[in-house]
Amino acid sequence: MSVQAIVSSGPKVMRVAVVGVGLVGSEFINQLLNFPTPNPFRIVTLTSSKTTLHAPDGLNITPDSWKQSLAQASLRPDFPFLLRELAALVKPGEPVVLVDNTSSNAVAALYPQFLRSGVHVITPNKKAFSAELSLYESIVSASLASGAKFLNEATVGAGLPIISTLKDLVATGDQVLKIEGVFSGTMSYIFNEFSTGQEGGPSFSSVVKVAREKGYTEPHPADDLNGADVARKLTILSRCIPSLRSSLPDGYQSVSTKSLVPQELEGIDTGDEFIARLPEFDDHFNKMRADAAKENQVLRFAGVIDVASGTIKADLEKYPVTHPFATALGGSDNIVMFYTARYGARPLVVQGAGAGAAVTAMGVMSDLLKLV
Ligand SMILES: NC(=O)C1=CN([C@@H]2O[C@H](COP(=O)(O)OP(=O)(O)OC[C@H]3O[C@@H](n4cnc5c(N)ncnc54)[C@H](OP(=O)(O)O)[C@@H]3O)[C@@H](O)[C@H]2O)C=CC1
Ligand SMILES: N[C@@H](CC=O)C(=O)O
Ligand code: NA
Repeated sequence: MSVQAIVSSGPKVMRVAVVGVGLVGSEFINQLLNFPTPNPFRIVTLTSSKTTLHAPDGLNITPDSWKQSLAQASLRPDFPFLLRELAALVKPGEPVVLVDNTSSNAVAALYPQFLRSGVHVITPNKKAFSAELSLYESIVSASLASGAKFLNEATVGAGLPIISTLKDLVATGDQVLKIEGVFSGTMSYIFNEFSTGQEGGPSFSSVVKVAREKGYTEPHPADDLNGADVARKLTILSRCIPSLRSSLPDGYQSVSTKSLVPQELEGIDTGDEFIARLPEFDDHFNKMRADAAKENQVLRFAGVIDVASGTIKADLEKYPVTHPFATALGGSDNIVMFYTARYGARPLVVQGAGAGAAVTAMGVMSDLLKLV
C-alpha cells in the first residue's frame, strides 16, 4: 500500500506542533511541508528557543517562508500556553502531536503532561527516555492513561529501524539474548579512521579534529568521547526489554561507561582548548591501537546489552579484523546486531548512517506516519 493510500484511509487532519528548529527540526519541517498530496498534516505551532508561531487551524507557511515568519514572530515560547492550546485541539479522529526536535531536558520533562492531555509525543531527543526511571515510568503511565502514544525511533541510530525492530522482536515473543552495536556516529567515524588493523596510522587527536571539522562531533568533542551518548542509547533500548525495564534506576548514569576523555582534560570549558590539548595523549591511544593490531584486531567503541546477565555497558572493545564492526562500517555508520532465540547464531543486523539531519528527520517522519 502506498503512503498516499495509507494516509487517505487515516485521519483527515493531524495537527503537529514543532518545538526546536535546528538541524533536524528544519529538515523535518521541510519534509512535512513537502509531503505528497493529500497532505493531512497541519503545522499549528513552530517554536524556537526565542519565538513562537501558533495557529489552531494551521500556520500559513511554505518551505521558503517559515524561517522568516518565525524569526519575526512576536510571541515568546510559552509551554503552559502550548499545553493548554494543544490539549483543547484534541478531538476524536483529529490527533494532535508534539514533535520535540530539541535536546532540552526541560522540554523532555513535560512529556507526561502532554501525553496525559491526549497529545502524542514524537521525538529524536534522548533525554526523557534515558534519564531516571521515574520520568520514564510517568511517560509510560500517562500514555497508557490517555491512549496518546510516544514514539522515539530517531533517538537510536537516527532513521535506522532499531527501536521498531526491537519492539517487534519483543512483541512477537522472540527472546532477545544480546544486543551489540556501534551506536555513536561520531565514535564510529573516529575509530573507523583511527584503527584499521595496522599498527600505525593517523594520530587520535588529528582524527578527532577532522571529525569536528566535518561536523560529526558535538561542539565540545568531550560530549561524544565521554561515552554518555552511547549510554543513553543503551538505556533507551534496555527499557524496551521487559526483564531489563527497571534495571537502570538512574538511567544512562547507571550504565557502565568507559570515558575516553583523559582525566587531565575533564572539565575543560571549550572544545577549542580540548582539541588543542588532546595531542598530549596521542601516545596512549597509539599504544592501544598497536596492541590491538598485533592481535589482528581493531578498536571500536561499542555498546552491549547482555540480557541474561543484565550487563549493560559502553566500552572501547577489540574486534577481529574480519568482524563486521571492522569490515562493514564507513563514515559515521551505526551497526546493531540483535542476537535472539529465533535468529540463532546469525544475528539480525541493522546498519547504515546513524546521524545527520536528513536521516534523523526521516526517522521522526516515519514515527508520524505510524500514527496515521
Ligand atoms: N543531528 C543528528 O544527527 C541527530 C540528532 N538527534 C537528536 O535530535 C535533536 C536535535 O538535534 P539537532 O537538530 O542536531 O540539534 P540543534 O542544536 O541543531 O537543534 C536543536 C534546536 O533546539 C532548540 N531549542 C533548545 N531548547 C529549546 C526550547 N526550550 N524551546 C524551543 N527550542 C529549543 C535550539 O534552539 P537554539 O539554537 O536557539 O538554542 C536548537 O535550534 C537532539 O535531541 C539530538 O540529540 C538524534 C539523532 C541524530
Ligand atoms: N551525536 C550522535 C548523533 C545522534 O544521536 C552520534 O554521534 O551518533
Ligand atoms: Na532509529
